[in-house]
Parts: sequence; C-alpha cells; structure tokens
Amino acid sequence: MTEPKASLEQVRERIDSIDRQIQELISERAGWAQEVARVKGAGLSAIDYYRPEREAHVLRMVVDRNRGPLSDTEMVRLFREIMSSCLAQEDPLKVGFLGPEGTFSEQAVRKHFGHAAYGLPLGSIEEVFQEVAAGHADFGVVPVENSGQGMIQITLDMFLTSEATICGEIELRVHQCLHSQGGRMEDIKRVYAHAQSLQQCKTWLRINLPDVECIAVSSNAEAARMARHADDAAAIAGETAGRVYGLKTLATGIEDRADNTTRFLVIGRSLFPPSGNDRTSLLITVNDKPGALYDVLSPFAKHDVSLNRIESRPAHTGKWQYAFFIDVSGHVQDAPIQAAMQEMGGAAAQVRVLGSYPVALP
Ligand SMILES: O=C(O)C(=O)C[C@]1(C(=O)O)C=C[C@@H](O)C=C1
Repeated sequence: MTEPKASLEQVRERIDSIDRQIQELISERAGWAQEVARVKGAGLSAIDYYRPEREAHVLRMVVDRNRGPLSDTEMVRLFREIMSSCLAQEDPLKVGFLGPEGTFSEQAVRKHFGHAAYGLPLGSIEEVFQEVAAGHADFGVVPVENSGQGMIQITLDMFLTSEATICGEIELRVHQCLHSQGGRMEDIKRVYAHAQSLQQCKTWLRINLPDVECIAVSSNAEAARMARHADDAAAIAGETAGRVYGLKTLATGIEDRADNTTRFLVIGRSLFPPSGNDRTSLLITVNDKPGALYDVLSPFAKHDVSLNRIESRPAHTGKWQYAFFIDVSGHVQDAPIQAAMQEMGGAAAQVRVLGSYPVALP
C-alpha cells in the first residue's frame, strides 16, 4: 500500500468540500431540467417530458468519460438517479412491473427509471400489458429472456394481441440467494421459488440440499413471503426480496451460471426517435409459400443490417401459422432498415414495428 496523502481530518475536509460542489451542481442541473420543461410547454405530465433516447445519450457520455475508480455500472446508476429525480420534479413516471415488491422486475425498474419513478407492483405479465394499454401505467417492465433459460414465451405472445410498443431494454445480472426465517441450512425441508429460479439453481440445490422438496410459486418475492411462515422452509430470491420480507440469508450467488442475466423490455404506447445506438424489434407473419421467410430476411443481409435475434411463435391466426419476432441493429428510421422493409414487400403477410429503442446500458 502507498503512503496516505493526508490525515483523516484533511481527507474528510476535502470530501465535504467536494460534496458541497456536487450538491450545488445537482441543484443547478435540476433547475435546468425545469427549464427544459418550460421549453417543452407547461401542463404536460411526466410521460411527455420523458425522453429515453436523450437519457441513453447522456448515460453513454457518462460511460465514455469514466476513468474509474468507480465502474461504468456504478457511474450509470448514479447519473440515472439524478435524471430520475430531475424528471420527477413535476410528477413521477408510473411504471408497472411483475410484483410483489422485491422481484427482479422491480430491480429492473429501478435500474432503468431510478428511485424517483413510482413503481406499480402488478399480479402478472398480462396485467402489466393491460395497465399500460389502459393508461394506468405510463410504462411497464416485463422479463423477456434469460441467458440460461431462453425466451419467456408469455411476454412474446402478449405482443400478438396487444398494441404495446417497446421503448427500451434492460439487462440485469441475476444473483440468487437462499433465505429463511430460521437461518439454519440443516433445518430446511422445503424450498419455494419461481420455476425459472429453481432451474437457474438446479446444480447448487442438488449438491447442497439434495433431499428438499422444491415448490414452484408465482414469483421469487412470493417465495420469500411463503418462507416467512416456517423455520423449515427457505426461498430462492434476490437479495432485495430477502430484505423486504425480513429473512436471514443462508447462501448468496447460488445460480449455476456465473453470467446469469435476464433481459427485460420496457413497454409503452408510443415510438421514440433514434438515440444513436438502437435496436429495432419487428413482428412479422409470413405467407405460407416456399422461401417466404428467406424473402423476408434476405433484404436485411443485402442492406447490411445485423440480425440480432429471431424467435417463432404460433401466430394465433390459424393452425401451423407462425409469427416471427425479429430484432435488428439500428433504428427503424435508418435508411438501410427502411430499404430492407420495402424490399421485403409481399413476402410478409404482416409487419408490425414493435419499437426502436436504445441498446441496454451496463
Ligand atoms: O433533456 C430533456 O429533454 C430533459 O427533460 C432532461 C432530462 C435530464 O435530466 O437529462 C430529464 C428527463 C428526460 O427523460 C431526459 C433528460
């Protein structure tokens, strides 16, 4: 270790002085955010001021400027909170998510919208779509894919029948923990968790709790709630859920894959302009003729548009008809995507732009 540069008292004086400057600058920034609101016009609500493309741009500049010692994720989190508070000065955004309190979906809401947004815990993914459509929530956050388990089909299927748009994506590293009321691993006879979490921790459970009964429930937070009632029960859930439900944490990082990550979508009712680094999600149904899918996809290759993902789901329009969820790099206003969509022409029975949105930040 190198020699200290100053005494503890001197270090604290320096920190106090920096805090004063930071606070003055945050207040000044909040004043300018109010000025943005005046420029845009009075009497609007939070959703009219919210600009995901601008926020993504601001946060990318934060990452570009970051020289440490704090990580990019930490810096982004701090600036996200500042923007969240600036935006909420008039009226906070209302964001629906799969509740109850303490779920990973709630963590995703906080990661993307900060703590000044108003979180609305809802009973199911379907309800999140319904509340956004009805205007009771400005936006919704729904899980769509896990790095180990793949796509969450109910979320994809909701786009077949709802008008929801995609306004953002969030990647959340999912760290699972084992929590219990009693706090003793040797007493555990039952483990509650969401089915996905049981899958994510399968190997750990086999090695560490081979004889317990595993019970799938509607969410990890629900599992934590159930585990409160008996000393011989435990829950697999995130750290937040354990804290919210007052449980003791018996083990942390019990997910089998070190890179366990869930991708969430931000759903809303409108489309937003380009941020400079975007992804576009399309919902395409093809006519039942030879080469139709090829004819839909080849224009993207021709115009040098990268295809990030393709998923097929039964289309609900007839037996053996399929809808394709296609993600491509870029914004729908970009010339190459426009050209590809025009060329695709009659090969597609239906094309719906679900949304163009900033690629997830760290
Ligand atoms: O730049 C704007 O349009 C603002 O309203 C300011 C601001 C910010 O704090 O930077 C706040 C909320 C928006 O979502 C984007 C940016």
